[in-house]
Amino acid sequence: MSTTAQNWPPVEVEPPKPHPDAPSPGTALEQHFHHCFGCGDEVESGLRLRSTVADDNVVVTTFAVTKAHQGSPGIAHGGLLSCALDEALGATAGRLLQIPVVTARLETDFRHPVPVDSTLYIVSRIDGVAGRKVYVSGEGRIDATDGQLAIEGRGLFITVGVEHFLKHGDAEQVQRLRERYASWNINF
Ligand SMILES: CCCCC/C=C\C/C=C\C/C=C\C/C=C/CCCC(=O)SCCNC(=O)CCNC(=O)[C@H](O)C(C)(C)COP(=O)(O)OP(=O)(O)OC[C@H]1O[C@@H](n2cnc3c(N)ncnc32)[C@H](O)[C@@H]1OP(=O)(O)O
Repeated sequence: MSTTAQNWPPVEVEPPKPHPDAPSPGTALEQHFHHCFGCGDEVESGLRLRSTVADDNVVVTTFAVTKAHQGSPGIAHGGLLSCALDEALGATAGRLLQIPVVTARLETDFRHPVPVDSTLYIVSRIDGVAGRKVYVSGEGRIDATDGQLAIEGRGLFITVGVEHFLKHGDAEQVQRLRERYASWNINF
């Protein structure tokens, strides 16, 4: 356990209340955006992460590490591991609470190298909620959820409205996402 984790969450929080319409355990989460570098299937060089809801309000995200993800010979790049963590924690907050969130802060501890041709299993959970602030943490293990610990991380996600994406992003794509999210019952 890292020293920073001892102060986590850093503020007083309420326990998370998963949304009644949140996907149930065993559900494989759909990509939240087909052009997302983390999970999208339309990004040739994306990480193609896959997330599944597990028991006890936990989400398991897998990252199949290939040569395309190397930072040094045969070892995954740390920035991409952080990216995978960002996606995993964001999906956990967004889908268990069924709210649009963005990452405000992300912290990763790298505990063990992740080799090419392994699969990283990131197990994530919501640690607490304080108003718009959602605190999420996760740990990534090699080749199984009980494998060698490789990364640990924590993120602060902030609930935003659709206007955040309309103001800063591409309105046309946002509109298409709104249509998808309506069927997921996310207020977006
Ligand atoms: C197309 C995506 C659609 C997303 C839909 C989401 C969910 C839908 C369902 C499923 C989703 C599935 C997966 C989602 C996965 C996503 C993974 C990727 C996520 C990302 O990769 S997303 C891109 C990177 N991300 C950004 O692009 C954010 C840039 N940023 C900003 O846009 C603003 O910065 C913002 C909005 C964060 C806050 O701005 P703001 O004006 O609304 O609010 P404000 O500043 O007042 O902060 C409110 C309270 O948070 C505290 N606070 C803020 N920042 C802090 C920090 N860094 N450290 C400590 N505390 C902090 C303040 O201190 C205050 O605290 P207090 O209330 O106590 O005063």
